[in-house]
Amino acid sequence: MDRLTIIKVGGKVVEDTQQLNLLLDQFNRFSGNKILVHGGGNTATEVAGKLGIETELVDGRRITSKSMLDVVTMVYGGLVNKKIVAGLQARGCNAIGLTGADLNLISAIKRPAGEIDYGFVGDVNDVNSRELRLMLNENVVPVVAPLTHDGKGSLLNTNADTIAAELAIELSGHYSTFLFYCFDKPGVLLDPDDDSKIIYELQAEQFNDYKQKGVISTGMLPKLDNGFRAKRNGVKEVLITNTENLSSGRGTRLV
Ligand SMILES: Nc1ncnc2c1ncn2[C@@H]1O[C@H](COP(=O)(O)OP(=O)(O)O)[C@@H](O)[C@H]1O
Ligand SMILES: CC(=O)N[C@@H](CCC(=O)OP(=O)(O)O)C(=O)O
Repeated sequence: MDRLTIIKVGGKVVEDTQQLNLLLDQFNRFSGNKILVHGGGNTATEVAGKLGIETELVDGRRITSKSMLDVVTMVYGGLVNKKIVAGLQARGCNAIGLTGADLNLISAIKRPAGEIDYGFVGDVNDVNSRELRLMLNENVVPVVAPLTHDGKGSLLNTNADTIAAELAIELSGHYSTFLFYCFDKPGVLLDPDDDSKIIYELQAEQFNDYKQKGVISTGMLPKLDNGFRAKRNGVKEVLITNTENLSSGRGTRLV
């Protein structure tokens, strides 16, 4: 099987010009089949704030009202996605920016309101890998925004960590798939305020233990929930790291 590299880059990296340039340089150096999935949560929060729309996150997932859905559509599908595509084109990488609605790439079901009503948040229903494979075969590099659609005309907001895992799981039937979560810290840390305390290998049982103790929290929860699900479902390797260590493979490996 050919190798496929999927890199998910978080909001804090894409919002910092220097970090973004470094990331795009690194990403451009990966040879072979590759896909970039991006977040942009902080920019969405900032833009929403300017429009007087309050942000509420539960375990790293955004409660998405109709007006917040409009904001994330503009920010993720527009500003962030196109900035990345232009940056890759400038490096000679033939990128195409996509949401889940484009080419019916990722359809989702609006999460039913339970204890928490997340609003216009989508749980992935289906990934259309055929179109992705056609693009990869033509050396086109998909850049995927964290937006899905319900097939009835509505976009839905889906966590970018989830999008990356869903693409990786679906494509692992066709490629030997490596999934990298690239964020602002060098890995999963024993103390989120101390970058030297990297957990180099993490097992699912340890994750549950750290979660209960509060060592792992907030935005790290969707990353690890999704990372372990990918690992259980055919993805060859899942690494959590930062831009500086992307090419060296240093960081937290899920085992
Ligand atoms: N044990 C941990 N190790 C590293 N980061 C952690 C940990 N627990 C919580 N975090 C927090 O999770 C954040 C990453 O989540 P998030 O900001 O959603 O990432 P992304 O930029 O990929 O969207 C880190 O910046 C950190 O504040
Ligand atoms: C449902 C949900 O939580 N969606 C995320 C999508 C963006 C994202 O995941 O961005 P980061 O990777 O920068 O956190 C949100 O709106 O924050």
